[in-house]
Amino acid sequence: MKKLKVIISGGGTGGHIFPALSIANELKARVPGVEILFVGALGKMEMERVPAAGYPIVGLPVMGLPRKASLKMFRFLWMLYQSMRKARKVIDDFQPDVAIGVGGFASGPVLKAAVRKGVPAILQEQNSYAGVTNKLLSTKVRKICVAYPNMERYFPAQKIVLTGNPVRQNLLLPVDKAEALKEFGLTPDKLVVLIVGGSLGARTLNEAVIVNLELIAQSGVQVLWQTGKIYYNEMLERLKGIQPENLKPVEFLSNMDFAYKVADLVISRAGAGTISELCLLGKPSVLVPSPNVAEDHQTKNALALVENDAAVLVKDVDAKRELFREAFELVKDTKRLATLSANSLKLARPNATSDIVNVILNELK
Ligand SMILES: CC(=O)N[C@H]1[C@@H](OP(=O)(O)OP(=O)(O)OC[C@H]2O[C@@H](n3ccc(=O)[nH]c3=O)[C@H](O)[C@@H]2O)O[C@H](CO)[C@@H](O)[C@@H]1O
Repeated sequence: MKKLKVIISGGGTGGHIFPALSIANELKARVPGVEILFVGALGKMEMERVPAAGYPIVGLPVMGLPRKASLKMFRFLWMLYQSMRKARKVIDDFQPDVAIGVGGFASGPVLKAAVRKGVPAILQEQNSYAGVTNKLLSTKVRKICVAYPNMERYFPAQKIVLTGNPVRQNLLLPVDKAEALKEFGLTPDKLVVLIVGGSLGARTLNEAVIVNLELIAQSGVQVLWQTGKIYYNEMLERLKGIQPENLKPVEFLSNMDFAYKVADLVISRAGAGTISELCLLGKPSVLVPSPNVAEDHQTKNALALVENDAAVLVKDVDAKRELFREAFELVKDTKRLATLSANSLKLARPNATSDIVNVILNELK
């Protein structure tokens, strides 16, 4: 029998890469011998993370659309032309049976090339809003798997399937809490607040930590703080000589299952992937949506929880002043934590990955 060949394209941040890997793993588990090729953007996070997860990846030379008209526009158009050519070559050489776009730089050229060759294409949109590339592609693809209702605002209604976002399967495996606490140098006798600024770290959350060191030191709570790779050294520098003992900075959490396990409360940006994880695990959270994303979509992501009493929202502008006061009060209120946890579990879509793979396989029948 002919082997199934699948191209998965996109990336840029963890928010696109991790769902892509979940889809790949589920396909591998369900379709013996499936051949999966990733296509990402050269220099972006996927070029490391995808091979580390055991899949081959081809990189396209792409850059984001410049926000203002400038000379950068010529460079952008040239790169786009180059990546369109390379995408067409990848499709010709690999001959996929289906192409899946998960959003991010490489998705556009690859899905466009696939559709031109008559390859069925499917999109997975993680957010409650659709970016330009996905809107343009939506008329050409067969199906669009989404995680939020009302996406007819952006996509043809008959193509939309509400599946939820794929979440890495390993997050659901049992974790030994004592081992996890030890891993981060935390003790079992104190509550833990976890701070995550999305896959890249968040400047606002980091600044909020720095201006609240005294409050943190006096809180009686342990704080596990993901700074993000690019901010890590700067943060260590600023902590020199004044780092409270109960504050544990880390660059990146490669074991989120451990981090979620130890956390009594999570302070986080409101990226779609993180939100899906918080719901799946029923983790109470204080969300600080990033104001630097298109159409303020993180606020919309966060409101999906807040409106169901499943999380608390603190605005980016208020973070330095309010975030830790609010979080330390909340983490000690076990009744409120239980309510937030129960309500977030109700919003989880634990079958998202297998539902998406069903959509993919159905298109091949
Ligand atoms: C600034 C920006 O453009 N953010 C977007 C990006 O977010 P971003 O890439 O931050 O993505 P998400 O919040 O969706 O997902 C982050 C993922 O990284 C993992 N993680 C995070 C930190 C860490 O130390 N270790 C780790 O493994 C989380 O568990 C999660 O699986 O894509 C999301 C999904 O399209 C969007 O909703 C966000 O608005």
